[in-house]
Parts: sequence; structure tokens; C-alpha cells
Amino acid sequence: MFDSFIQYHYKALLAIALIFGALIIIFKNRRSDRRKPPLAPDALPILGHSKLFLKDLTKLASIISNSTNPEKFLRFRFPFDDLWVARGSSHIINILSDPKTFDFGPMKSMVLRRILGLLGEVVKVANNDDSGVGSKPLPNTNVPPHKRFNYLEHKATQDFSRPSSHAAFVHHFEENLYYWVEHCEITADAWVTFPDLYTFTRDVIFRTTTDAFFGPHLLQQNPSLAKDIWTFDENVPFLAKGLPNFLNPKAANARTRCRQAFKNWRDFALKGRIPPNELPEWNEVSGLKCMSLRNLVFEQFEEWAQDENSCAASDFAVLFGLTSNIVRATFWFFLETLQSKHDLLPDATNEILRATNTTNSPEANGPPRFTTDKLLSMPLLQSIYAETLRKYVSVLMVRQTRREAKVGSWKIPLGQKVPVCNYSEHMNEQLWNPEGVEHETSTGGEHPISKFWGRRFVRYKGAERRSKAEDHSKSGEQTQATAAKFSTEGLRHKWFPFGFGERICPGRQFAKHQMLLTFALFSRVFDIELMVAEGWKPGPDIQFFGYGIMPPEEKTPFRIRKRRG
Ligand code: HEM
Repeated sequence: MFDSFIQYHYKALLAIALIFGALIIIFKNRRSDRRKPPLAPDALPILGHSKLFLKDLTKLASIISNSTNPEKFLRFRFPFDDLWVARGSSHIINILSDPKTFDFGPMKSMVLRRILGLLGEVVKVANNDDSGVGSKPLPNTNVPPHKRFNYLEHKATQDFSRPSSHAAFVHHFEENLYYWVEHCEITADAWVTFPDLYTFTRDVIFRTTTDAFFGPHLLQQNPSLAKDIWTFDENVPFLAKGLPNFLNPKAANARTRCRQAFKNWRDFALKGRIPPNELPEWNEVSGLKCMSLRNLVFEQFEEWAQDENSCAASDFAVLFGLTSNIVRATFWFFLETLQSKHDLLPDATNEILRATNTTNSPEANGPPRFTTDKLLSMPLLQSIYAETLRKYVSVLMVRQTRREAKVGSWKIPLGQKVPVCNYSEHMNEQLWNPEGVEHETSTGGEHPISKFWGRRFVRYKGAERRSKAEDHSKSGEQTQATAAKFSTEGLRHKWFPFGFGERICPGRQFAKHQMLLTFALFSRVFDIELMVAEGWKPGPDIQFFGYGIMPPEEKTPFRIRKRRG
């Protein structure tokens, strides 16, 4: 009889159980909410902010950056978890510069499992190592020195930012870029039209940078990698959600092909070729030393050594980290400067001319060479670069408490995820224009942060004011170059496109060098005309909010030809 009661009323019982479960979640949340930061707007019952994170990223971006009190945490709720997004310099400094308390581990684990698709023992090796990435292990760890996987892998990867390795890297990048410019099919005889400036810059930067880092064989042996990596790149937001592959087979298939390309390359380039102690900074077969050093670390850990798929996927992640952000940033740099024909472009061109090396060109008729130090220290070019990153970057840097912590007046429980997002500070009007956008201030009062302003980071010495210099440039006179200075002084905690603290991006020097050199060389060698209305710009594709520099959401057609002489 009891059985038949259940049989006839199971739907009603199920509904009651669900309502009960939901009520328990609601009451539990309400009770513990009292000691938590204020809830961000737009939370739904039970689902919390899931919809906002999955579907309404424009609104999420605006909630994160709008705040009358930027020193507050903002809490986003999910059915089984909370995120406390930290804002304001003191909270952010506290979190990003204290790896003893705020752990990067969960972020790494998410990247390994969801984005790279790694499973099993190799992930455990990284997860079980709680000793951090500093040369000194974190307190309370029992991991012996030779088992510190995260530290050893981190150290080997970062080898590319060592000064002599960096020099080898930029040297090969420059040579590749010059080779491309000299041998491309664009001539001075006729304009060539391209459908999209983004894919154009992407293809040039990807090849020249990849060959410089890994040597030329990776792309020669695996020509489809140049296509597969961008399919993967477009699908990173999907993969990061950890949804089943069958919902988007394209994403997982592209990832598998990229991994296979790296398996081929590793077999050819890393296996027993050059003894590690004889490795030069760069060699034709395996590129920069760091890839071989990483391989030595994999060989030291049985779980990794026996899992070639995982080693290949991890190496592929280096290529992805190397190229994804710089490609997007270079596109925005080009677009913003070219669209500012009467203001930024003439002054930027003037700086490029001043940094052109007139004495030391290897070939009399070859493309111009530049004095690197001079080019990289030009005030306006640096300011355009800094403003490009300010406006278009959004990285959600997730950390999790290793123990109970105190930040400001908040007690943060053990295991709490506390992300920091550079977009929240880069796009906070109050931080950049505290006196309001109607008043002109030395930090750019009349230039709201929603608008690109290429001179935001230029300071003018003495009494000479930015506005005066701007008026000069508008009326055709040259800005007093000696008076102008690029500065991010005092901005450290509201401008941090590369993060900071222990995990600061090791590719930041290369990113700047690559962007400025590419723009300088292209603007000396080519005429480039955007084929869009004056002032038109695509918006950033907000689907990529949280994952780095956002790509454009529309195409920008343009035409290009070589300059005569
Ligand atoms: C405009 C370009 C770039 C931007 C905006 C950028 C941004 C960032 C940020 C914000 C982080 C820190 C993440 C965190 O703290 O959670 C990071 C880490 C990292 N970036 Fe970049 N990046 C750029 C270019 C590059 C380049 C060219 C490379 C070269 C390989 C690179 C390699 C890395 C690596 C390996 C890490 C991890 C560092 C670690 O584990 O400690 N990035 N990047």
C-alpha cells in the first residue's frame, strides 16, 4: 500500500522535496549572509548570480566596475559557492601579494582540468603540492624540495624572461617580423584589401612570435596549428565552464589537434636532441631554452613523464599564453591609433621617426631599423600602449584562502574564493576622475574612462599642462617632446594589466616590445587605411570578460600598400 502511495504521488513528493531543499538553501544563505560582504545586485533566488556569469556579462562587467565605495568586496552567490570579488587598492594589494594566505592553486587546477582537459595523476601532482612557487617553500608544507612540482615548473617556464633569454627571444622576433615585411605579397604598386584588421595582425604576430619562441619547426611540421589554436582560443570561455564536451565538440576537437601538434614537435625537438647542459639560449630545433628546461621537470615526475598527452597539452598552454593576449592588444593599439588620424597618429609617427636608426641599417634599401631603447621610452607610444591595456584587458585573477584571513574589516573564512579583476579598477570612473568628468584634472578629468584617451599616461613637466599640449597638437604644432613624460607613477593599484605580486605576468616586457616595434615598423613601411566610417570602432567581445584582453566583436576591413622608397 505504501508502494502504491509512492507510485501515485511521486511527482508531488518530488516537488515537495525540491521546495524543501530550496528553502533550506535560502535559509542557510540568509543566516550566514550576516557576516558576509553585501550581495551584488541581480541575484536570483537559489540560482544566485549564475545567470549573470553565464549569460549577461555586459551587466556583470558594469556591476564589477561601478562602485561608489571601491574599497568594498562584492559578493556573487551561486547555489553551492560564493565569490567575493575584491576591489580597491588595499584589498587588492593584500590579496595578490600574500601567497601564504591566498592560494593560486584552484586557478591552476581549473586551467589544467577544464581548459587543457588534463585528468588523473598529473593534476594530483600539481594539486598535492602546497609548497607554492617561491624559491622558499611556504610554511607548513611537507613537500620535499625535489617534489615541488609547481615551483620547478614555474621556474623553468619563467626562464624566458631572464635577460639573456629575453634578448634572444626579441632578437628572433624582430628578425622574423623584418623577414615578413620584406617578403610579404603587399607591394607599392597597388592597394590590397583585407576583410579584417584583427585576423591580419593575428596571423602576422602569431607566426613571428611562435617561430621566435619555439623555433620554426613547430609551425612547419604542423601547419594547421595556426588555425586550430584560434578555434581553441574562441572557445576558452566555453571550456572554462567545465560543461560536457558533447555540447561543443568543436572546442574539444581543436584542443586535441593542438595537443597532437605539440606531441609531434616534442618528439622531434625535445627528445634526446641536445644535452641540457649544452643548451644555448636559442636553437633552431627547439627554440628558447625554457621549453627544454620544462621538459626536464616533466621527466623528474613519473606521473608526468608517463603521460605524453599532458606534457604536450601543458606546452601548448605556453603557446596560448604567449600569443592570445598580445595578438588582441596589438590589434587594439593599431585600431585606436589609426582611428585617431588627426591627433594620436601624427604625434606617434613623429616619435617613431625620432627612434628610427638612420646609421645602422643592415641593408641600404631594407626597411628602417629602430633604436630599441629610444622606441620603448617614447612617451606617447607608451601611453597608447598603457591605455590600450587599461581599456581592453579583463583578467579574473582567482585566489582562495588557505586559512581564515582578515582583509580590511572583513574576516574571510578558510577556502573562500576571492577573485581580483583588473577591469574593476581600470574602468572605475571615480578612481580615475575623482573630481568628475566635467572638470579637467591632471589625471584627465574631461576624458571619461569609458573612452580611449591615448594621452592618459603622459605627464607634462612644470607648469605646462596636458590640455595646452593637446591644443598645440590639434593646431598642427608639435608637442614639446622634452616636456612630455610617460608615467604610471601612483597608478600601480589602479593600472595592473599584468597583475602583480608573485604571479605577475613574466611576458610583460616582451608584450610591450612586440607591440611598439610592430606598430613602428608597419607605420614606416606601409600605408594602412581603415575602410570604415571615421571614428567607428568595434566593441570588445564581452563573452571574453575575465579571460584577458577582449577581442573585437566585429570585423574591421582595411587596405594596405607599401610606401614608395
Ligand atoms: C598584453 C599581453 C598580456 C597580458 C595582459 C597578460 C596578463 C597576465 C596576467 C594578468 C597574469 C597574472 C594572472 C594571475 O595573477 O592570476 C599573467 C600571467 C602569466 N602570463 Fe601573461 N599577459 C600578457 C602577455 C603574456 C606573454 C607575451 C607571455 C609569454 C609567454 C605571458 C605569459 C604568462 C605566464 C606564463 C603567466 C603565469 C605566471 C605564473 O604562473 O606565475 N603573458 N598574464
